[in-house]
Amino acid sequence: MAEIVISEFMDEAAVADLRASFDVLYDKTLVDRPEELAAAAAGCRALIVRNRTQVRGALLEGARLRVVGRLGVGLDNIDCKACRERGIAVIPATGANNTAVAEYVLAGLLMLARGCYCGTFAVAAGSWPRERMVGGEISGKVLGLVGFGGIARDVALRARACGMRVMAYDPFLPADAPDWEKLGVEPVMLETLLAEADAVSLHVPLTPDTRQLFDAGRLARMKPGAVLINTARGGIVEEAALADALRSGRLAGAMVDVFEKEPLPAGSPLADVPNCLLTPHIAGVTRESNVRVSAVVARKVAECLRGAA
Ligand SMILES: O=C(O)C(=O)COP(=O)(O)O
Repeated sequence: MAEIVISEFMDEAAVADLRASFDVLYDKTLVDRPEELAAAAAGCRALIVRNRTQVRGALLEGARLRVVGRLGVGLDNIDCKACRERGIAVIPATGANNTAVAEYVLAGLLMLARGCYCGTFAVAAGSWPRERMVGGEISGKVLGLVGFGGIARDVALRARACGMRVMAYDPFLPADAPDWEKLGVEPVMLETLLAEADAVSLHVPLTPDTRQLFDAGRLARMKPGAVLINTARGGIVEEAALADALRSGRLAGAMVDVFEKEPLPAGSPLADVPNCLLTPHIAGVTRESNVRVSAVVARKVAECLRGAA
């Protein structure tokens, strides 16, 4: 029986490293077969997952797990309280996908401002819509970051380099913390951010406090013509209200990587909103970040198993 079960995709080199010392079951389709996954997990000592595997309930009951390795940073798919109670360590890949998300957000800011990057079909079809494709610049505009952890700081660095003014709301970070000044970011209340930001990017985990943080009311208090980028978690934004705000033109655009339900169910209100760019929960995953995330989780899970042996 495998000591380590990996239920979603992981960099092959990191899997090979683990195989050199442990009996590993690596099947990236296991996430879609919960009963088989539960059976495999029941006998293993380490489980390695991405965001889709639900580590809770039956999967934890009866398991003799020592450690859950998380190939990412969001922990909303893991019952961390149950893990704590059972003495199971939870190891996220903190910091290892920051660059991937920060570059995605920067691209989103530029694409939403400029629009013309989506002109390929029109131009290939022979039209020449120059006036319609006159967009805006991000230089001189205000970026509002909701949450000011590691990823948001990497976004701020890039946005500042592009000439943006950056403000952030983070109730957990004191206003005299050195990073505000170091990165040239203004600490603000959420209402100030909503009123002043031309672009808002979300960088908070999904918790009971952040669920539906961007509901119809808060979306309505965003600056008219602002854009929203969500690489955090779908449950933070009320999707139907976002679709309404985009259709009415109250918000100028959105780029959404994460959804309340993934994959996007048929009939989602966001499915056919013209000024809304959709991507499949990929902001944090590049070839490079996958290597980093996988290596750090493999190393820490191995250390944990050796320590517990
Ligand atoms: O780091 C995170 O929380 C992410 O959502 C990244 O995606 P992943 O689950 O690692 O494929």
